[in-house]
Amino acid sequence: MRLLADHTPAPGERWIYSAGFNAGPALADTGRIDVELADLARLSDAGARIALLSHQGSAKDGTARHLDHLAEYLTRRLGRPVRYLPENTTARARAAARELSPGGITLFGNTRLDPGEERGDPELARTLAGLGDRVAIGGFSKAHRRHASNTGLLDHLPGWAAAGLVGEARALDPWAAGAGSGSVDGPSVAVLGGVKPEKTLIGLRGLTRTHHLVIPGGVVLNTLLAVTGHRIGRSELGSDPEGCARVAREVLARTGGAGIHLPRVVVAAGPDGALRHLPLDRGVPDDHAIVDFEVQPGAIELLRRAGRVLVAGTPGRHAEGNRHAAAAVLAARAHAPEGTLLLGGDTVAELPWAGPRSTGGGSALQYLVEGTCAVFEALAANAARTDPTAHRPDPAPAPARSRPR
Ligand SMILES: Nc1ncnc2c1ncn2[C@@H]1O[C@H](COP(=O)(O)OP(=O)(O)O)[C@@H](O)[C@H]1O
Ligand SMILES: O=C(OP(=O)(O)O)[C@H](O)COP(=O)(O)O
Repeated sequence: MRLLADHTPAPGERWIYSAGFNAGPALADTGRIDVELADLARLSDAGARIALLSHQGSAKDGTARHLDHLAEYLTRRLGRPVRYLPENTTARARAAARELSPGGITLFGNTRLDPGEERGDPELARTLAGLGDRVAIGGFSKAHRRHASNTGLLDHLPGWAAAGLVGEARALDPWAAGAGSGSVDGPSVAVLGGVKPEKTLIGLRGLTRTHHLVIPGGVVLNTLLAVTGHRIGRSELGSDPEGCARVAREVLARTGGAGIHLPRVVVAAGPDGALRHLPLDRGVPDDHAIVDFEVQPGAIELLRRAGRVLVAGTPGRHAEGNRHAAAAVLAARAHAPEGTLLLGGDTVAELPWAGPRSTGGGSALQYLVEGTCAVFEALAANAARTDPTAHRPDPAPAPARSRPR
């Protein structure tokens, strides 16, 4: 694939920059934004004109919001104005992209306000492509998605991999199964949690093959308990309960449950929010939901001895104060922060951890398990198919140089 780092931008080039600023409105963790700043500054310094596109939230559950607060943050960090135009498919949006001044950056409307984004709608991709002549693909957190604003744009424009995208993948390489295993002592453990189906569909399926122990939490745990006949009350099963249950059954049939931690005691919240520590074998009452669990002493011991630990998804509803499992895992790793990698937006934002982290949750799991993601395949195909010299920039002078702060 073509790397943006190898490209010398010319003044006037019209870029679409596809980013993954999917961070909560409070910007509790800005890693997904900060990783794109150097490329944005480099393009802008060279006099390129940048139509910045990002996703946030989802049209499926109504969590997609406008991104004005991101424009403010980008303006501050880049030390130059970043305007927000809350649309991206209109004639006005295309005119605004055409009228960008050299070095100018406009953040266009959240791509996830349009349900076509997550469907990978080719018509939406074609319309978005009208915002520029070339596309820089950042946004590692959506690298596993075939959405209009990443792989979709690569169907229409010559594409380059942004440094953030490449850097995130390279940082994961040493964590892939078997990579550098000679230099890592001790067993490997993966903690899977959160709510997204990828934790089960990719994480549970893949990491039970490569890790000595998998500690399921969140929806992964609830699904495993449901398919093994435990009463789980109103526990969360996520957006793909059938798909996750099928994979959980497959994994249990293959492993017989060996190498998978099941707690003896779960923490369940009742209808009034009151928490109860319940022995698993007694089952969770119908009006309760599992929000956390107690990690078994044997697993704590393995975590202490492990050479590498992945944490993908919070094991419990951490933001609401359910921190037993997470606190036990992090305490067992306090002596080895460099051997403990946190993956994913909420995980990185919510867990108090200063060690290595990836901006990708599902994408990082896919990259670790399968060695690639949809955008890398699409970028490689795009490089083989498109001729970037066919797109001639409008001549325009370069602006004064400045650096990201
Ligand atoms: N048992 C549980 N029931 C419901 N939600 C949970 C449970 N455990 C964790 N969660 C929630 O999962 C969210 C993170 O899920 P996810 O998006 O999959 O993680 P990430 O963004 O790190 O990839 C957290 O905000 C947490 O509150
Ligand atoms: O937050 C994200 O991923 P993550 O929850 O797997 O860390 C990405 O922005 C991808 O979002 P999506 O899982 O709604 O496609």
